[in-house]
Amino acid sequence: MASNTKLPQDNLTRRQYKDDVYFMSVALMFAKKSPDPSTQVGACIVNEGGEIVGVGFNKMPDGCEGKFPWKHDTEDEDPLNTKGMYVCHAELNAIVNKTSVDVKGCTIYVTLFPCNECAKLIVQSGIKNVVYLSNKHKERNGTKAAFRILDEASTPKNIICRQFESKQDVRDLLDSIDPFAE
Ligand SMILES: Nc1ccn([C@H]2C[C@H](O)[C@@H](COP(=O)(O)O)O2)c(=O)n1
Repeated sequence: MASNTKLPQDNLTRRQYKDDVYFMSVALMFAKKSPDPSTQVGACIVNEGGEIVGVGFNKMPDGCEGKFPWKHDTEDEDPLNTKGMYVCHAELNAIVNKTSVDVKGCTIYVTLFPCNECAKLIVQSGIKNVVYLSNKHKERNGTKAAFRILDEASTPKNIICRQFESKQDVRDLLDSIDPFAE
């Protein structure tokens, strides 16, 4: 990826670092709402003022819950019998669910590296920063295409895409939450 798109973790200010931990934790919490039996993804969009303006998780289209299969494309040779044809990705839902006029200049925190379709949405919506946790599908063509889209768009649109590297801080933050505290 072009050098101006890779922001090394140690280049973050302390405020940015704490925000990363907090907002990736929010994305992880929303991933827990996903009904996908194999991969739960969450996304959290934050504006330049540090306010959350969109959240989402991967799910079937509204009103279609239980109507389409959660089978993976390796489980059925007919694509129409697999989830890929129907599921709404977390990033799509976070953008659609936006509470602001637009998401231009925002940062999207997503628990899994975007696919090519989500990369298109991210670029076209004006999101400037992509912070992702896992890249477990990096060998897929959709992920490779997403990487190319974000890389090619990065220079003219100043998009920065970086991996979140503070997993232990997320665990510490979530462990520090005591629902029984008065
Ligand atoms: N950036 C992404 C990538 C994938 N998803 C969703 C789409 C599916 O529900 C699931 C991937 O399923 P798998 O192939 O791992 O069984 O994750 C998303 O929301 N955002």
